[in-house]
Amino acid sequence: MVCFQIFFTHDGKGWGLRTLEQLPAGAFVCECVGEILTNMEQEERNNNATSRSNCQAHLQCSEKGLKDEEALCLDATFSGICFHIFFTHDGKGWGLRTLECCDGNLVDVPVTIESPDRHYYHIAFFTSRVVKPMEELTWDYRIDFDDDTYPIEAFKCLCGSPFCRGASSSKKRKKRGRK
Ligand SMILES: C[S@@+](CC[C@H](N)C(=O)[O-])C[C@H]1O[C@@H](n2cnc3c(N)ncnc32)[C@H](O)[C@@H]1O
Repeated sequence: MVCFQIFFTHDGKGWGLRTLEQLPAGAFVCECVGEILTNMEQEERNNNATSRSNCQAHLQCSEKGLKDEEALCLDATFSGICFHIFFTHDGKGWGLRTLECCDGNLVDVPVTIESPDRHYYHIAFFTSRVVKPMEELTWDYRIDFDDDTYPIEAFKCLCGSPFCRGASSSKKRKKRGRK
């Protein structure tokens, strides 16, 4: 079992999670567990200040044109195992299902359990490279920072990557009156 530590990041991203030991590339880190919501249910939850969530992950995000009942998301706000809620964001690319194009040191992998259908209800996190002891665990949230219609208001990304999508959209944020 991997030993983690929750710590307060030094660069303004709030709480983060780091590993106390070196992890090899491809190591299992944790599973993301929560309630399964449709996109509409997720949006309703996020429009409500008391249930607004930071601990959600999309399940079928790579498929286009899904019906609401097929476009599902895992939400660990009220129940679930939420180690992943401490993963901070670090990312430059899109469509991340490969290990090479991701800035973050974790990748999320949909896992089929019990049923061979195309709906994935389990997401597991694995390291995309060797992660050193005390290194922060980061994952590309795949937020479209330029999308005004995205149900969760995007934060100003402080990952510091020259390829960061969140930092480059700061002009648009100012236009919308966000800091
Ligand atoms: C899943 S939570 C991660 C835990 C969070 N840092 C905390 O203290 O609870 C996601 C939130 O962390 C912050 N965050 C994560 N990555 C960030 C980044 N690269 N730049 C700025 N804020 C970040 C944002 O406030 C974001 O909404």
